Amino acid sequence: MLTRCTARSLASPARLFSTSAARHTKVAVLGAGGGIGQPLSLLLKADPLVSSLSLYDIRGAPGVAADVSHVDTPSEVCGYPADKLDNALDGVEVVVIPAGVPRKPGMTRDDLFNTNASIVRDLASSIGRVSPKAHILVISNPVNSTVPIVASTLAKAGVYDPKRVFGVTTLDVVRAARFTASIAGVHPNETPITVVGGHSGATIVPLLSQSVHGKNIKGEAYEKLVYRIQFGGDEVVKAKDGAGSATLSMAYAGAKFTSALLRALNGEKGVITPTFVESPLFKDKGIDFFSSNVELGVNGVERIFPLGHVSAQEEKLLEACFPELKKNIEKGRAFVDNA
Ligand SMILES: NC(=O)C1=CN([C@@H]2O[C@H](COP(=O)(O)OP(=O)(O)OC[C@H]3O[C@@H](n4cnc5c(N)ncnc54)[C@H](O)[C@@H]3O)[C@@H](O)[C@H]2O)C=CC1
Ligand SMILES: O=C([O-])CC(=O)C(=O)O
Repeated sequence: MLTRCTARSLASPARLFSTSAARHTKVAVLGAGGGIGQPLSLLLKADPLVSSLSLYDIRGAPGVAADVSHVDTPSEVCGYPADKLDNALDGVEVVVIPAGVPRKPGMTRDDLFNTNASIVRDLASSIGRVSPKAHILVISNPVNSTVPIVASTLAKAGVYDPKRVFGVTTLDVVRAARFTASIAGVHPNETPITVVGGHSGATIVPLLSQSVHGKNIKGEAYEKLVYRIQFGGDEVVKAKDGAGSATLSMAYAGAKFTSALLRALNGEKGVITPTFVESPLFKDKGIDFFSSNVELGVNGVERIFPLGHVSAQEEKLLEACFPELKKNIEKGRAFVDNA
């Protein structure tokens, strides 16, 4: 069953927003019925740069769409059931993917690979066929592997553009700012922290030495802060006690990154944020994907910034990050390349 909004959702953004000069965008959420997907869809409904929201899930997306569509912002919302993925992807410019299973206590993100790898591969394959120019924002874990899976799947189909595939690591950045601010006793806006590497445990490397407030945190407090940023996800998994992992803070982070990309696609300059992309920074170590500060632009990735000065402690964190990240990336690539 398709909701009645389909025809209107295909109307051009210019027709929907004829009074505004801004370029508005059709965005799809794949996995919209889930713990992240629902609040993320709500937050995207409130984003003024979204003209149309396409909500897809193998379960429950039409209901979520009907609910979210009543929010009094101008964007159109359509919900699509399991057999209508191609319709959901038609004409989309940005696709956000929170589809897949979350962790339970005792699991690592890599333990999700067996289930989520094929989900993400199949979704990427459909995106490559239906909307090959779409920007793809991957939330599904393990991000260190699912992003290479998307890249390899698109490459196989001959439509991969590294400027348009992003792993969403924004929750690490959000946590780092929040935790650092609470120690420093300041507003989180005053403690932006660049978090680099990947998105799991030791591969998450916060560059606290580059932060005005972060650099003053030393000794045991520093060790504890780094650990909390690296393992913040486990804190939530443990507290939810079998009911999943971070959903609300992730929806916030996912909407924050999507909004940054939409602003950049809309021509705003100087939009810079960490994200996990194909990166030249550590290719000499065999690491093809890495999160560092990236300037977003009208074509997606505009410029990848080097790490800048890092402390001796951060050097050590990077040394611990590299082998695990390399393994995760290779596992993702092999899943597609050796199939
Ligand atoms: N990147 C990050 O920082 C974070 C990533 N995550 C990851 O996000 C993913 C989703 O987490 P939750 O929303 O909590 O899980 P959830 O189980 O609540 O929701 C997942 C949704 O995906 C749907 N789904 C499954 N297969 C699908 C397919 N083939 N096509 C479309 N939809 C499909 C399910 O029906 C479900 O509604 C997990 O892999 C989790 O580990 C979670 C938090 C942070
Ligand atoms: O911990 C998890 O499994 C979910 C996640 O990626 C996070 O919260 O950072």
